[in-house]
Parts: sequence; structure tokens; C-alpha cells
Amino acid sequence: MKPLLDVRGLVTEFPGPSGKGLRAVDDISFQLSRGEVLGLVGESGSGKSVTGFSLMGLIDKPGKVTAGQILFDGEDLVAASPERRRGLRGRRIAMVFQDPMMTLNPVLRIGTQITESLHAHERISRRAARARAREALAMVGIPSPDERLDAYPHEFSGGMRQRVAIAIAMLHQPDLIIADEPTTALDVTIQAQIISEFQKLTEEQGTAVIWITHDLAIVSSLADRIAVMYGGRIIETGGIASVLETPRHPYTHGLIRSVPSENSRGSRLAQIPGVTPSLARMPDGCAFRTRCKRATEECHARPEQFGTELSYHRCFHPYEEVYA
Ligand SMILES: Nc1ncnc2c1ncn2[C@@H]1O[C@H](COP(=O)(O)OP(=O)(O)OP(=O)(O)O)[C@@H](O)[C@H]1O
Repeated sequence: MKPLLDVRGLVTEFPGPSGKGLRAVDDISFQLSRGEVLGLVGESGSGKSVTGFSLMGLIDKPGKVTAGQILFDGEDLVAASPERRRGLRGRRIAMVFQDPMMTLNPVLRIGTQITESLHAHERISRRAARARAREALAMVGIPSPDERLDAYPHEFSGGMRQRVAIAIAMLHQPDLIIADEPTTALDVTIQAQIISEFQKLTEEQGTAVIWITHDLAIVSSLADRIAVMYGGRIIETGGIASVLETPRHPYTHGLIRSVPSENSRGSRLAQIPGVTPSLARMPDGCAFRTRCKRATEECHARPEQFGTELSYHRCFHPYEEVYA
């Protein structure tokens, strides 16, 4: 069956100091089926968010997608007009951000924001839109939804604001939601509630999800597959159990073995020893070679992708050698 999303050789660049484009996303390819959940993980700066924004068509100038295709239900979004992309955004592809205020307007009542979002894509009466808005808030567990429709975003707690942002993302039953660390800024108990409710909703509606996170514990509990990013590249991808149990790339192995540092809210931020090179200084060949204790001469050449598209790794060294 045709995948819902088929990303082929995607490159997103920002201008570097010397005028040369720096690749924040560097030739990535992956597929996603309907209803499937892909965990996109990697250290800070590895290109996860830029991947999400590229898929949404939200890369701000002078950044740009410079190569590749994003086939969404067979249609190449890279080649699509800005109007077409706007028409898909929020309706068939939605995004939930770490900060719900990226979605919410601070000066508009929540009910108005939800009904405006409905009117943007549907012909619907004011009365019906208000009823839908009430249902949307109830669906994400907002108590007394009728009264809360008239509240402003600042009258909600951080967790409740994120629930509202999720309600807006789910409003048109999109085929795909890109969730960019939506719970990282929340307390751990609230995180767990929101993750499980989000998972329930997306499962019920058959929504495919790209869940962007530093936290391997989160992806292990909700993703079907995982793609591991480093230096803008996907260096390993596969089924969640096989990658987490038998990682094939030393970077993935390092992420799994690293003692995660916790932010003040208790989110686990994956970080392995050594400094991630800046985009301008990303080594050629295997990007990870400057931090890899197994690196040899051959790692200076760029590794070829091998294995099938859904399960490949880009380390030259045989598994036994890497983990000996
Ligand atoms: N607007 C921009 N202009 C220039 N460079 C950018 C811009 N946005 C992102 N980058 C660069 O792209 C690279 C990837 O950033 P990205 O935000 O995707 O990382 P990430 O993996 O999501 O990290 P984090 O988990 O910390 O959010 C970084 O080197 C970042 O500095």
C-alpha cells in the first residue's frame, strides 16, 4: 500500500557565515504509513525540529528546502504552491509545538480561536462551530468546556493550554500530526496524562504521528518505529524494539546508554559525552566519527545507506566490532 508520507532525499539549508548553505537537514529519507507513529530522536541540534518544520512548509526565509521530495498521499509538497500548503496545514497535517503559545493567540478567547480554525477549512454555521469547539475541549479533558470557551489562554495552566493546542490540532481529524516535544515543558505527571490521552485520541482517529523528542522512554512507550538523527542525517532507523534492543550505530548505542540529564521538569534529555560539531564544522564522511571511539580511516568516506529503506544504518563497522 502507498505510504501516507514518503520523504525522499530531503535537504533543508540555512545560509552559513561564508554564504555557503549549511545543511540542517541533510538528505533524509523515510516513510510513514497511515496510523503509524514514528519517534524522531537525537541530541539537541540534530535537525529534528527543522525536519518537522520542513514537512509543515514552515521554514522561515532565508532557510529553504533545497532538494528532495515530500510525497504526502502521493502529492509532492516541495513542489506545491504556498496556497496549497496553507490549505493542507491544520486540516490534513497539523503540528503541536513544545510551547502551546505557538498555536494560541494570547488576545483571543479560546472558543473564538477554535471556531476560527473551523471556519478556515469548513463551511459551518456559528452555532455548529461553537458546539464543535465545546466537543473539542471535552475530548482533550478540559473540565467545564462550555465556560472555558470564553477564557483567554493565560487563564489556563500550562498543561491545559497544551491540551487546547492538541484539540486544535485534532479538530479536522488530520492524517498526520507532527508533535515537537509537546510535553517537555510540563511536569512529569502532567506529561504522562497528556501523552496517554494524545495516544488514545490519535489511535481512535487513525492519525499518523511523528513524535519529536529527546526522551527515549517516551518513544519506547508510544512509537512503532524510530529514526535517529545526528548532524541533520538519519543515521539509523527501524522498528522500535529492534533499534532500542540492538542498536546498529554507535551513536544510537551511546544515546541509549547515556545517563539522561533531566531538565527542571523531569524530562530526560539525551546527550552523550563529547561536543556536537556545529553545522559549519560537521565532518565529512560519517558525521559522528569525531566523537566515536571506533572511528577508523574508512569513516572519512560518507557511508552509503544500506539495508532496506525501513531498516538501515550507516556505520561501516560490523555490529560485533562496534560492541566488542
Ligand atoms: N532559523 C535558523 N537559522 C539558522 N540555523 C538554524 C535555524 N533553525 C535551526 N537552525 C540550525 O539547524 C540545526 C538543527 O536545529 P533543530 O532545531 O532542528 O535541532 P533539534 O534536533 O530540534 O534540537 P532541539 O532538540 O534542541 O530542539 C541547528 O544547528 C540549528 O542551529
